[in-house]
Amino acid sequence: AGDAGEVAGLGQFKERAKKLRFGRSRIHNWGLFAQEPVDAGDIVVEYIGQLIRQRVADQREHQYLSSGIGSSYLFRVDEDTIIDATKMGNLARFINHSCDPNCNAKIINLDGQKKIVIYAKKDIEEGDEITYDYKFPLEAEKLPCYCGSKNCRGSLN
Ligand SMILES: Nc1ncnc2c1ncn2[C@@H]1O[C@H](CN(CC[C@H](N)C(=O)O)CC2CN(Cc3cccs3)C2)[C@@H](O)[C@H]1O
Repeated sequence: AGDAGEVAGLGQFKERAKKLRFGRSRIHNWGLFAQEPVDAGDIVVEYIGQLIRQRVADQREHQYLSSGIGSSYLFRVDEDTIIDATKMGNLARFINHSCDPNCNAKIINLDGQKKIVIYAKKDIEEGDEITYDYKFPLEAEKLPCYCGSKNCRGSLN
């Protein structure tokens, strides 16, 4: 049923990805940290996972929620395409949200394949936590945001 989403981004950006490590985050649980400085505009990492359709994502989100995994390894690419990093992903799935992020997530189209690449929007120092704005759709049920930024919006959604 088209469930075997082909893996998005066979990491051809791997050689350009920066040295990263995951560790305890001041924002939430685990986070991703720069192990070397990153210049503004550089690619930090590609968000790798399975490319799936909305219908499959809905089924999986239901499964993950009922098995307590939580559904936020799902990353929306466009109105009908989601990247699911739950079963097959890379360190990018540990990136936390910030209302004053040092990166942004860009959806690029590489020979017909949609990919999500996390770029540095400002110079990043070694040891900084990598963050981007999740841009979650606004919902009634709010998820509190612990990014700690001066301009924190207070919630993720
Ligand atoms: N600024 C923020 N404020 C508050 N909460 C945040 C923020 N920014 C990320 N969040 C949480 O992080 C999830 C996004 N996660 C990023 C990595 C996460 N820190 C981790 O350790 O796994 C991935 C999802 C998959 N889930 C598995 C879980 C592990 C432990 C509890 S649930 C977490 C999000 O859905 C949120 O729940």
